[in-house]
Amino acid sequence: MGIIRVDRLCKSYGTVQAVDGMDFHVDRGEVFGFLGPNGAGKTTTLQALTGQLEPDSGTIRVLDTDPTVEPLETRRRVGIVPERGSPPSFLTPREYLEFVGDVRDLEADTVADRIDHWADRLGFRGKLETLHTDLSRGQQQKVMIAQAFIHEPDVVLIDEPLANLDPLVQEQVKRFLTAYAADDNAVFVSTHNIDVAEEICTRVGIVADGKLVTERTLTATGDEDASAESDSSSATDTPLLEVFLEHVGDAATRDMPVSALESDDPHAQP
Ligand SMILES: Nc1ncnc2c1ncn2[C@@H]1O[C@H](COP(=O)(O)OP(=O)(O)OP(=O)(O)O)[C@@H](O)[C@H]1O
Repeated sequence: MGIIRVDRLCKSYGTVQAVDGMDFHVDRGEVFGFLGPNGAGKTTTLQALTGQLEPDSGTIRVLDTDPTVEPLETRRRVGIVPERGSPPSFLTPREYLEFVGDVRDLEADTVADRIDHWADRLGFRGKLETLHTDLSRGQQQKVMIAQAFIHEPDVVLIDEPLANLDPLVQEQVKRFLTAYAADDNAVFVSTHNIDVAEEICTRVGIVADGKLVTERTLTATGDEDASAESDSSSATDTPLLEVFLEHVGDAATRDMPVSALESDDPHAQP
C-alpha cells in the first residue's frame, strides 16, 4: 500500500515557483530519497506533506490523510525531523520526550521504556537530565530523531538525516532507518547530499526546479538493483552522481557540498 502519494503539486512564493508539478509516491518498505540541489523545492514539498504549508494546487495523501485538509491528523500519524529543528532549550531530553509521548497519547510507562530505548540506541542516556541549551548540536539532533520515532509511526520524514552526527552515530542511524523501513514502514529522506542518498535509500527521486525529474532504485548498500527497477527508474549502471549531473546539470552543483563531489568520505556533511 502506498504511504505517500503526491500528484501535480505546485507552490509558489510570489514570483518564485518553488514546486512546479511534483509527482511521486512512497511505498511501505522503502527508504525514499528526495535528492536535489539547494532551492530545488525539497523543503517546500516536505512542509506540504506535513501540513505546515498549503500548496497552490495538486493532491497529497499521507497514510490515508490529506495534510491540506487535516494537518493535525497527518502530523499525529507521522514522525518528523525538520532540518533546522531543535528541542526546546528550557527542557531536558527526558522532559521533552515525555511531552511528545503525552501529545501522541502514549501511556507513561511506554514513554519511559521508549526514552530508555532511544537514549541507549543513540547514546544520550548520560544527557537525559541536561537542559538542551547545554547540549551540542549533534546531541540535540539525536533527541530530535528520538522524538520522531517515539510513537512508532508508519512513516518518518527527515530533512538531512545525518547532519551534525558523528560517524559512529551516522552508521547506527543509517542501519536503523533501513531496518525501520524494512519492517513494513517507510522513511522519507530529504537531502542534497548524494552520498547520504546513495548509502541510505532504497529508491531515490532526483528533484530539480520543483519537479521530480527521474528516479533510481538502489539496494540498501547503494548498489543498483536491476530486478527492482520501475519503469520510471534509471536502468543503467551509471553512478548516482552522474545521473544527478545528467538531470540537474553542472550549474546546480555549485551549491552542492564539495565533499559530495570530490571526497571519499561518505559521511561528509555540509
Ligand atoms: N518563504 C519563502 N519565501 C520566498 N521564497 C521561498 C520561501 N521558501 C523557499 N523559497 C524559495 O523557493 C525555492 C525552493 O526552496 P526550498 O527551500 O523548498 O528548496 P530546497 O530544495 O529545500 O533547498 P535547500 O536544499 O537549500 O534547503 C527557492 O528558490 C527558495 O528561494
